[in-house]
Amino acid sequence: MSGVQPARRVALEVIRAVEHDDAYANLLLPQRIVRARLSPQDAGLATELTYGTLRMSGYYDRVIALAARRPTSAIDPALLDVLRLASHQLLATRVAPHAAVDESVSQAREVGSRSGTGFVNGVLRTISRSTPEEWRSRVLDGATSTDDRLAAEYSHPEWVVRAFRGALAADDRASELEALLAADNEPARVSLVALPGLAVPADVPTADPGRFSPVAITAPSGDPASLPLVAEGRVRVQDEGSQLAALALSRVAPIAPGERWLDMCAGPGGKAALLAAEAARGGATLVANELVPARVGLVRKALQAVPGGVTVRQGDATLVGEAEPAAYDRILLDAPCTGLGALRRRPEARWRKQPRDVAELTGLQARLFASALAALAPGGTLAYITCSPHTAETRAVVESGLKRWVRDGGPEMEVLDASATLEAVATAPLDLGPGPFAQLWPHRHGTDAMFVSLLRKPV
Ligand SMILES: C[S@@+](CC[C@H](N)C(=O)[O-])C[C@H]1O[C@@H](n2cnc3c(N)ncnc32)[C@H](O)[C@@H]1O
Repeated sequence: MSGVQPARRVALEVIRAVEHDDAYANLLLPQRIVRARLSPQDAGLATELTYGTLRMSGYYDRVIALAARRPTSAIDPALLDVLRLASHQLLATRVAPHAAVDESVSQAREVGSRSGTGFVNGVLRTISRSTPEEWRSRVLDGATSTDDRLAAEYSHPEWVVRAFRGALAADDRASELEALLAADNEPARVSLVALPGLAVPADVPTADPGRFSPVAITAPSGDPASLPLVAEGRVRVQDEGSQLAALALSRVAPIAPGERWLDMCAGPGGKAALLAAEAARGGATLVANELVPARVGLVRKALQAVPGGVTVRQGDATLVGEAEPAAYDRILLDAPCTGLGALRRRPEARWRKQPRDVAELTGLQARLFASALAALAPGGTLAYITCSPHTAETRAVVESGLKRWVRDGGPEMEVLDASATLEAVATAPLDLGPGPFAQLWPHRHGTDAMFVSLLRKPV
């Protein structure tokens, strides 16, 4: 084995598994870090290299194609992974260029042929002869349209750029597209939630409160899993946007003892844990439903610290409305979605999603929405939320779903002001766009781009 630095070795392993075995970097990388026994410093470097390379690979591919004078589709995929990782080091880190080139050539030798080694060496020497700014100008000079330029500069697929433009316009924020795209390339802050009744933010020493959520803690440095309260399940890792979305439902009105709550799509259980803790404090009960059996297990685990009053079950939530009409006082529909609002935390996700996924998901979202309305008791409230800002998955589902509901004989629903509810829940002004729907944004709030709508059934 060559002397490739362990952090680079781990980064390349994970990048290859993501590219060729459909692995998820956020799940695989921590395992590989433990297996390689990386020091905390090397673990930080491996994370930066892996996430940075995967996020920016669209941009790096354009640089590599220019330097190699051929499209990346004509490059051996194993060598392309090495070139992407090396490009990240050369263009976006302070790693010494000779170290980046030499170690990358060693990595190319391990994964490819002898001729491949020479090719990698040549391409990387070409890249290292120009500054990052010079490469940026060359790449942007080659852009064919405004959207292609944004796609290149911020390393997003062009269809995602267009989807974000539409979502921002619908929230009166058309001028913020570049800020949003840039925010997706920044590492996400790790937030914790102190489950109400089980912990308070002050229980975690040396930690700061969150920015907006009253139950949030900004994670102290180090591995959150090593905190005893996290091990006990009383404090959990959770984005502040997800916390606010769950609290929008639990705090939209005082809880009447005996209320029945339903989390229709609960896996892996983050919001269910927060809802369950809120329900327990108000004397309500929660049913946490999930379709995928393996994820039902995760929901059970997430709820382990919460006292009784929670039922976890496996089932298809599109059937709930018919099976249990008018049964629940509060329903959370955290719909399966493209996840385009959480690209900061899932570095490869932007390249995996396709426009056809949107079409498939909106059909499912519409069926779940109709089922939720039917399962809602008179006077009950539904929170339809997504971790995507794509308007086809957010306001279009709600608006067309409400029309269909009334056309099919359902009573006119009251659309509550979700923005006002979130402002009332938050500890600092969120400065949300015009209601009634609320849209959180990575570049404004430092959260995932959660969409929240609240609908009340007449009594
Ligand atoms: C966005 S995730 C929910 C995240 C969860 N609320 C949390 O905070 O941890 C959507 C979930 O819906 C589940 N799902 C998909 N189709 C479903 C269906 N027909 N019925 C119930 N759950 C479904 C998926 O397996 C996935 O776990």
